Amino acid sequence: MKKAVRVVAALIYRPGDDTRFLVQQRLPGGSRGLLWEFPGGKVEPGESEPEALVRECREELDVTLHVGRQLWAGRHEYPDLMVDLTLYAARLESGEPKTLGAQALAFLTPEQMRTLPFCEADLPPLEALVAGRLGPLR
Ligand SMILES: Nc1nc2c([nH]c(=O)n2[C@@H]2O[C@H](COP(=O)(O)OP(=O)(O)OP(=O)(O)O)[C@@H](O)[C@H]2O)c(=O)[nH]1
Repeated sequence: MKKAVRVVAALIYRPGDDTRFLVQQRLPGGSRGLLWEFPGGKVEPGESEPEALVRECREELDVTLHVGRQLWAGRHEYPDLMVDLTLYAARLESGEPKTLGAQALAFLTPEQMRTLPFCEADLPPLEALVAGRLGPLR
C-alpha cells in the first residue's frame, strides 16, 4: 500500500498585512524538488496539528507562529505518496523567516503565487484562496 502522511501547512501573514503570504521553494533533488509549497511538514505521533506547525516553522524558518483557523483540508495522491493536507491561517509572531530548509522564500499575493509551479496537492487550496473561498483568516 502507498505510504500516507499527515501534513500540516500554513498560510503565514505578517501582522498588519494579510494580503501577502509566505511561500517556500523546496530544495532540489528530493520529492517535488524546486516546486513551491506552504511552510509546514509532517505531523508527529502525539502532536496536534497546530503544535506540529509551530514546531516545523521554528525548525525550518526560525520563526514563531500564532496558529489560527483551519482554512482547508484535503487528500492528494502522488505517485509515491498519499498526502492528507490541512492548511491553517497563521500570524507571524516573531522572527524573520530564514531559508534553513528551503531553496527560496517569498511573501506573495495569491495572484503572484499562481504564477509559480506549486506542489499539486496545493492547487485546490490555492485556487480557493485566489477566489476568496477560504474565508476569513481570523
Ligand atoms: N510542507 C508542505 N508539504 C507539502 C505541501 N504540499 C505537498 O504536497 N506537500 C508534501 O507533503 C510531504 C511532507 O512534507 P515535508 O516537508 O515534511 O516532506 P519532506 O519530503 O521535505 O521531508 P522528509 O525528507 O522528512 O520526507 C512532502 O512530500 C511534500 O511534497 C505544502 O504545502 N507544504
